[in-house]
Amino acid sequence: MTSTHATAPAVEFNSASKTYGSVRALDGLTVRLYSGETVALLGPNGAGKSTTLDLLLGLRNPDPGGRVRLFGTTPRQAVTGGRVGAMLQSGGLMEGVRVRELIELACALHPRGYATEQVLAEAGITELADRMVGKLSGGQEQRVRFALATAGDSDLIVLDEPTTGMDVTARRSFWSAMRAQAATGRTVLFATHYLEEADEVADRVLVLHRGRLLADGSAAQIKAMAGVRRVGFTLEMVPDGVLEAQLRALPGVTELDLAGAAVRLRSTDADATVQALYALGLYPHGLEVTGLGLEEAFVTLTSRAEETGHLTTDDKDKAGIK
Ligand SMILES: Nc1ncnc2c1ncn2[C@@H]1O[C@H](COP(=O)(O)OP(=O)(O)OP(=O)(O)O)[C@@H](O)[C@H]1O
Repeated sequence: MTSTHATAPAVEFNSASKTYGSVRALDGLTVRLYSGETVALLGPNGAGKSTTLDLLLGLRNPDPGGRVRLFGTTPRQAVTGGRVGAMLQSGGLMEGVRVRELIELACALHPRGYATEQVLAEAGITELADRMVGKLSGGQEQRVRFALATAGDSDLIVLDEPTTGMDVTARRSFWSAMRAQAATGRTVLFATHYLEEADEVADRVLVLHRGRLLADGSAAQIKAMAGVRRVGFTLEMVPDGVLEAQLRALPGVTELDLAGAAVRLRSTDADATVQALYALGLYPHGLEVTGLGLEEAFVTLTSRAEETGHLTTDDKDKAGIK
């Protein structure tokens, strides 16, 4: 995906670090994003997501020795040239105006601004156009922020926790508006704590942990990196006494949940677990082996990194990541 692009990457971080006093918020981030990619930025609290976005938008500078470029220029040049639309968590909206007036202003200020009605419609907020900004609910405010980020023909859209405060319906319609933006070939980068959104929407997932890039791949690759599978089955004729200890001792088993004859476990080697089960003369019914969801994979990877300080080559091999 990355080697065939002739033009400058939409986003390029080169050994970018950011230190606040004794806190290293970002630690040598090197990554490139390309046109048309929809990229989710994940990480536990304090991992460096907002710092990454601040550097990307030129709101802060990286420490000496690191570099951030957007479309081959400085972030400031890209932002003032109208190539970037951003929706940040912080910063109040102008309160004493109507939504339409606020969007009109954003369209007028953008070097390649769209028509106000089009922006309202595409962000799905036409019905909010005559409302006072100061009277909007949290979720409605978020949708107005999105409209501001898409007020002009930007090549890169940056969204920090875009769906915080939105209900299920608003989130759904938000992502459908966002997908429409991505379908026009824009690069979309969003930070989120909702992993199911990353799984559904992003074609690339970056996992930050303590300011470092822990994983970079598709959601499927990140799940494979966790290397753990869920195994579920029921047992007939459960022998007395020793069963739980026997199940725990099966190769690969990391967690076990036994409810009567129903067994659920997690294994780092599901094939070996199941074979050993048969070898013990325990015959599973309704056997199901499934991969982890992105959320579980994320928790597994970040806690593993917490324990070891990094991921092993083996983790990356499992996912086919270089
Ligand atoms: N202006 C600042 N001054 C001092 N420390 C800061 C500053 N901004 C961020 N930090 C610290 O840098 C680290 C990374 O913070 P950052 O906000 O980038 O993380 P995050 O991944 O966005 O977290 P969250 O998910 O909680 O929003 C944290 O330890 C944070 O306390």
